[in-house]
Amino acid sequence: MLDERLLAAGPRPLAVAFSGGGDSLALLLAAEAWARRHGRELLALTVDHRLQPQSRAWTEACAATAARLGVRFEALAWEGEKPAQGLPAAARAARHRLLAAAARRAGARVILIGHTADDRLEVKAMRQAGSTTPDPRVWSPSPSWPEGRGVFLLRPLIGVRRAAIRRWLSARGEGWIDDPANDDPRFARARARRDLGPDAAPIGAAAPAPLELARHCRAGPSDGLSIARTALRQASLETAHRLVALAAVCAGGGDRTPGRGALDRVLALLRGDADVTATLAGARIEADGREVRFLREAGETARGGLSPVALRADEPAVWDGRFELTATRDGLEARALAGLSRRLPDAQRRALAALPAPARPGLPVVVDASGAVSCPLLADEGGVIVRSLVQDRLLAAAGLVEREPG
Ligand SMILES: Nc1ncnc2c1ncn2[C@@H]1O[C@H](COP(=O)(O)OP(=O)(O)OP(=O)(O)O)[C@@H](O)[C@H]1O
Repeated sequence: MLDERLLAAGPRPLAVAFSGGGDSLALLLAAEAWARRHGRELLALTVDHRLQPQSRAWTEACAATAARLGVRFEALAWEGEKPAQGLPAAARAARHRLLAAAARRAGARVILIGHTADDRLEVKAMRQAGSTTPDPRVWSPSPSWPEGRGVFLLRPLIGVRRAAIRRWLSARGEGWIDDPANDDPRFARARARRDLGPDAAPIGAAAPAPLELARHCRAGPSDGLSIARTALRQASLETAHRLVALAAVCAGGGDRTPGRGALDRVLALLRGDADVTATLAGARIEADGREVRFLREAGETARGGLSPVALRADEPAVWDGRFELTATRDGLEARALAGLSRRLPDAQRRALAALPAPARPGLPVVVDASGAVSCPLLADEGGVIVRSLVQDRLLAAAGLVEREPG
């Protein structure tokens, strides 16, 4: 599986999410052997959730294991207040955020994760009982946005039962950490684990088919996505659903998938004949007879979207979940164009007029300390490099990036 998904050579390190438990220890051992064969560097990442008194000692044990294997190691910590409700989901989100940010800092594009066939069976049981815990897939984009942009998760052990992994480790004389939370019946996960028999049949096919229709989505002239309306009408309902949901989330820049009801309503309109203007997941969706366009809904400012972001020299920053901006000097701030277009230089105002009117207010501008406004999409001046993240995000979410990016 590592051969299939990873580049055999290259300067980027491979990250391994290493909790010190048996699954991720087996993963680290296997990855280390593979990386050594291919001359790839590994980076073991351990998250201390600061939820258990022993967690510091666990992190130290992880550091010692990495040192024994000659693997670079970084400890990460989930600091700050912990929620009283929904702790497992909050811990998962924090863990993915920390892992993705650390992987990116190191230049890694893939994080290996130690989920097993047992995890899939447990999640299946939990989902049948109403949980929204995501089903771990063999390969998926990092769920953390924007920290995980361009980062993928690979779960090489997803087809292997936990008992087999433990036997393999014991035969090698390896020991591992057992987190008592795994057996704590207050957590749905622990109950699912307890109820899972050793003979439960593993679940097949860990990956949904890639959403090929997303290849037909074009990036707009400055932002957003568009697709031929006939393509949406001719696709199966399931495919059209997936496409509209993903395109709306990517064009909207957020990380919440739209609710089923709202999605059904918009999709019914899009598959009909009349022109459409609708809002979904922070995106404005417009359709005429020919085309469906997904743009950022600039009216979302009222709900805290499109907030200003301070830029620091040479540190890429993401604004509104859609654009990565890299400034060459300090003291600049990225904001929405809405309300500022009159302050653009004349040449930029003229260039702006060529863009679709509904797209304009949600575009980024950069404001300097003197109050001067410039849109980096319209001019190279202003000392800011800008890159839209929307289309790459869609392709990754659609399952169309199937290997480690170069
Ligand atoms: N504290 C941690 N530090 C680093 N990696 C971790 C940590 N906890 C879990 N992981 C990674 O996630 C994998 C799955 O761990 P575990 O089963 O404990 O999490 P989970 O609760 O099933 O995760 P999820 O909620 O994402 O399904 C581990 O094998 C490891 O690769």
